[in-house]
Amino acid sequence: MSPHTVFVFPSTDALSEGLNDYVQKLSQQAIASHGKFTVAVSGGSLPKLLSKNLAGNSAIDFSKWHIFFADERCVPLDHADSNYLEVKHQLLDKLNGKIPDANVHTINASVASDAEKCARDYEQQLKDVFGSSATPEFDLLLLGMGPDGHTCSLFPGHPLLDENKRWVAPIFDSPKPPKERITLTFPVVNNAKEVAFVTAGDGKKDMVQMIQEQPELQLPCQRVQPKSGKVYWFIDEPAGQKLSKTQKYKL
Ligand SMILES: O=C1O[C@H](COP(=O)(O)O)[C@@H](O)[C@H](O)[C@H]1O
Repeated sequence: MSPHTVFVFPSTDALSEGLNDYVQKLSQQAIASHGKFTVAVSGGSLPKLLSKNLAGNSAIDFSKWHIFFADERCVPLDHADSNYLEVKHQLLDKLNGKIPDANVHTINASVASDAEKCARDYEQQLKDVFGSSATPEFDLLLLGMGPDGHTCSLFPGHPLLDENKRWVAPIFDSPKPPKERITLTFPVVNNAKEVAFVTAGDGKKDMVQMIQEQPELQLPCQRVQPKSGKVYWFIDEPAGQKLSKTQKYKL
């Protein structure tokens, strides 16, 4: 039914372990093939689930990582709403500088209050790492799923779902606060080599079921369809409890 592969774990601890193994494998493959690992991460609940095992993983060469943000709120980097701040607390601080500061691609704090300038600046940061001629091809996107089916800051019914030129776009009317944000757009999302959604808990069960079993809804998460076809869901049993027609895999 869904083109996405769904891994269901008995607990969030098991999910974090499975996710760690998956990220380790992709990171090693990318570094062996092109000398770096490019990854964009969401905010929300994802950083904590990601960092549990990853932060202590000595098999990964984090010095070769380039970490971007799949979306960011237009606030200062030390603001409680900043996705960067959450990733810093959950992961970067625990890695003790293993990812060089220059490879942590935050929004430019000097334009954080202006979503349009912030999006343009962030697109330039993508160009600096990936080049400007072709759409960036991330090795991995680690994405969250909001209870309304949004991912990145791409919300159901929003005109930004149809953005097909910009790589990074501003949003001024996010239905979830804060209103002003920037987000990767579908041209970039769907050009990634692999995408992993990470979501957990009873509060996500209805949306997980809708996304996997009602493709006609065309919710933002359902529109994540990279050319590679590699989209994986890492969920726990509470989030997957309403799935009835979906093949559930174990890792
Ligand atoms: O606002 C946002 O929400 C989504 C989902 O967050 P979650 O806490 O429900 O997992 C997140 O993926 C996105 O990065 C963030 O800006």
